[in-house]
Amino acid sequence: MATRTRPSSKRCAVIGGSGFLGRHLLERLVDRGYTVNVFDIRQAYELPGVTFHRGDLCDRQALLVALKEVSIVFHCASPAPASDDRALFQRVNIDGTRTVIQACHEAGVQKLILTSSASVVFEGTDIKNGREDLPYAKKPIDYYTETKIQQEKLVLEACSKEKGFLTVAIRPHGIFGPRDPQLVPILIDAARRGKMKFIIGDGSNLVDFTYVENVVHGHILAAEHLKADSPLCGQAYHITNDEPVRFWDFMSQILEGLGYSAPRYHLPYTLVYGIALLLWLIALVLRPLIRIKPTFSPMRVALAGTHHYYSCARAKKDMGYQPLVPLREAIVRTVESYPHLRKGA
Ligand SMILES: NC(=O)C1=CN([C@@H]2O[C@H](COP(=O)(O)OP(=O)(O)OC[C@H]3O[C@@H](n4cnc5c(N)ncnc54)[C@H](OP(=O)(O)O)[C@@H]3O)[C@@H](O)[C@H]2O)C=CC1
Ligand SMILES: CC(C)=CCC[C@@H](C)[C@H]1CC[C@H]2C3=C(CC[C@]12C)[C@@]1(C)CCC(=O)C[C@@H]1CC3
Repeated sequence: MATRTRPSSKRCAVIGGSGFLGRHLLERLVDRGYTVNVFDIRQAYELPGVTFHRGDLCDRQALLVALKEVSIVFHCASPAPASDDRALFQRVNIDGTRTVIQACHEAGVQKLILTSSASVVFEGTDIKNGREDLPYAKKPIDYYTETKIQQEKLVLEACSKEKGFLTVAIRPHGIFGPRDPQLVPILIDAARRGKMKFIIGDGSNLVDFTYVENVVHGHILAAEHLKADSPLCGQAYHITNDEPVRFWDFMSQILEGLGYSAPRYHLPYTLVYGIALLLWLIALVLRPLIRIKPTFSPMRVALAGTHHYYSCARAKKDMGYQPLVPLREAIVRTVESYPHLRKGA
């Protein structure tokens, strides 16, 4: 077992720090004077003031080295939702999170901030201004969400004022911004393949998209407000841009900003969902022979065709959260950060 040394309150670790959110988070932490250890399965870059530890978060011994003298741990590692690999999600998000909690105890970490997801309450049907007291999804839309639910429960249940180990979960929704490998690249790939001509449903469904810097702000506020006498202990908090937007208007603004046409023709939601379900079943049956990944998974169709936006009232009340970057400005910054995805580039 590692020897416990007194952790410094300005020394933290970011598990998943090579990823999209993790890297933005640690850049902001460094600006704010924190000393940061990164723990990730891959090292994507080098940064002054940051120490990298490469390893799998399921490996407790490797984690213990990165958590030495650390007082705050941000856990924002997960396999990508698109991987759709049940065993991997179970191993990393559930078993791995247990290992993270155990390693935090052994290393004397005082605070654990988990990046959860607002999707833990989403079952593929409308959610309007959802609060944190909505029940967890009984039928989660995919394995990723199923394991994010278990992960959040594990972290919140581990909160113990008696043991001096405090936990909180941040539930962002639809994170976007510079260097995001998912939202804009998936969208532009679909446009380049001529698949962005149609709007699923009547196009009026409202969704939260959250600029990455606002998500980072929510995490840091949570870490700094998490104290034994604060209401944050063992709680989950929605962090969004607090400006629900029509899903298809948001997509159109990104597309047009990068020189592509916005979708114009409407298709009935139930028809597209039915086709997506059929394709998914065919892919499942053929899996032993060939691996097909349809662009239109039932999960993606549900995300594109239903209302799903969440209230941030709890985060505003308990930690004074307000988004720092409004949606319009966030879209401009994001579009400018992808010159290589511009039409004709
Ligand atoms: N992006 C979004 O819209 C949303 C994200 N979230 C949550 O936010 C968090 C961060 O997401 P995001 O930044 O987009 O994801 P990324 O995939 O960009 O970052 C996750 C990082 O964790 C690493 N990782 C994966 N498995 C392990 C492991 N076993 N041990 C150590 N490191 C590992 C990944 O490496 P590799 O790339 O090699 O797998 C990657 O570097 C996740 O928990 C996600 O569930 C919640 C809501 C919305
Ligand atoms: C709000 C939220 C949770 C967003 C998360 C990001 C992704 C799930 C979306 C990013 C690009 C989106 C997209 C589609 C579905 C949802 C995304 C993958 C489509 C596949 C929906 C059907 C289409 O017509 C094409 C879309 C491409 C972009």
